[in-house]
Amino acid sequence: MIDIYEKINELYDKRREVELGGGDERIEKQHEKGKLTARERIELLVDKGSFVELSPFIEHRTNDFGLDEQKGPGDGVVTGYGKVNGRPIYLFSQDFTVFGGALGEMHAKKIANVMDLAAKNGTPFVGLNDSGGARIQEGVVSLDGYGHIFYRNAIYSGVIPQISVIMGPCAGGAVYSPAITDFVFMVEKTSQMFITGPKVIETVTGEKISAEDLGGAHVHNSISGNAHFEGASEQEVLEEVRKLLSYLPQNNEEKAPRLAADVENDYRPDLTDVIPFDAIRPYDVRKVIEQVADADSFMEIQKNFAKNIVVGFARIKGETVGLVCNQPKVMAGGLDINSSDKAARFIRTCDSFNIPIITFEDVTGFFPGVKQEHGGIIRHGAKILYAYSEATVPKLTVILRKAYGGAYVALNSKSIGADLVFAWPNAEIAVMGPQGAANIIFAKEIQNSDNPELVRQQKIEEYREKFANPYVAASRGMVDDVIDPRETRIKIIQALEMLRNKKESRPYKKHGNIPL
Ligand SMILES: CCC(=O)SCCNC(=O)CCNC(=O)[C@H](O)C(C)(C)COP(=O)(O)OP(=O)(O)OC[C@H]1O[C@@H](n2cnc3c(N)ncnc32)[C@H](O)[C@@H]1OP(=O)(O)O
Repeated sequence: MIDIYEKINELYDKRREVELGGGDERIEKQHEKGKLTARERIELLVDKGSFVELSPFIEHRTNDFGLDEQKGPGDGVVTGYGKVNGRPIYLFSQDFTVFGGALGEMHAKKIANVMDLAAKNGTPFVGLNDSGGARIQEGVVSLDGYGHIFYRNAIYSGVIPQISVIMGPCAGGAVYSPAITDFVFMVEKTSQMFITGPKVIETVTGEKISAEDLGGAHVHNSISGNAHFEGASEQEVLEEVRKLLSYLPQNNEEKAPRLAADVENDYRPDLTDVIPFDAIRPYDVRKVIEQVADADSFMEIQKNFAKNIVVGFARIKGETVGLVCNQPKVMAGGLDINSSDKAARFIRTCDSFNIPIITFEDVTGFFPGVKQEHGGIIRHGAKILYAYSEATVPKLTVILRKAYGGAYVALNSKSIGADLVFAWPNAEIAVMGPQGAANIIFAKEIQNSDNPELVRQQKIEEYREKFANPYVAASRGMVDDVIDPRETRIKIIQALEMLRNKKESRPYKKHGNIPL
């Protein structure tokens, strides 16, 4: 007679079969490529023993092109929930050993289901992507499946943090899900993203390129800006995902977790040595961040893309903050198309998830040039203005040195909603640098003088005296205080505390229309 124990044994047999995915041979092939399996990745991502699988017995229901004779355990994707640093997340992990992780109708349904659960429970969502794209045998239903995922990526954007990890191929329309998510991680040498692969490109345009050179981790982290992080191994990348989650709240109605505040002295005497007094000499703004943020707390985002601006999360007295900083060591810290996009996107990410934004400003202006103008710097630069203006989280600016022209306005000036603006005593806040200004407004005087060079220098000094300091702006309330650089961390800690319960609302609208 059949009893319950027999049924339980049958259940475990079935589970084992599902857990084997595409079988030992394909698992070996996956390992040979330097890739882990879907389940090995989950083990690395979540806290030990916390993963709970959902819908393991789902199978496809397609009979075309021989699929009726092929089983696909779990339909090529493992879904469920687990914990990271003790906090819940929902996830999917595509199983390349089953139909190359290709996405069919039921595969998509599993992913959409965990996305809905993540949104309903106000919980971050992480997708581990390793897939040949739309399952070719299933035709349009697989395309429809992508649509259901993209739709959820879009409507849950700004509600729960969404993270994509690319751990293998990600081709065709499939790339649009990661593109909508908040953060994209890639693994060097084993992950690629592209709309059309090398073969199609060669056929259509005649260009020859390898998959890695077309859409590898390095390309998307340094050239296209489609990815935010890259790592040398899957282990390293998944550890970084865990770290990133520690800076984020679970959803848009919560604040990020606060770590215990340290008791260190917040006075920073070394800050006077970090920035050259000579306004045209470069320096690395990360050195300012090192001094102001809690020790080793800075997690830079898009480190290798648009290096003229540095953005990332850090902690100040244990509180997560978003940092937006000009980088004078690259392009003199000027803003161009890519840095505008990078900054605006990050500002909106912080605002979505209640993370205060701190801006360290040392900017010569928007970058001049035909390429920039024709590339749409007006539209792209406007994104920064728009993003700061719409953000309602606490917003602080520290003017470290130069703040010129439109870039001064755009980088969280008081006029576009900064809660507090501090300036160091060496700050120069002006329409443009003294050289440029003197050459324009005193052009005739310089030209007509007996010693044009001497007069030019005198006029430059005159302009510098009058406007290239923080006190004119401070006298009109555009700068709240001129501060001792060594007290920068103290001033920021006090400001964050003062703004902790900040509430700001905006006029009702369906949504804004940010220039894209
Ligand atoms: C939303 C619109 C879209 O997604 S359009 C994009 C459609 N997809 C593509 O054009 C990619 C097709 N696949 C490939 O080019 C290669 O399989 C890639 C992904 C580069 C991986 O190559 P490689 O590592 O050598 O593996 P492989 O070719 O041996 O594939 C492993 C098994 O997976 C299968 N597979 C792969 N892709 C699909 C797919 N899209 N639909 C159905 N099955 C797919 C392969 O047939 C192969 O199966 P098997 O192990 O031989 O049984």
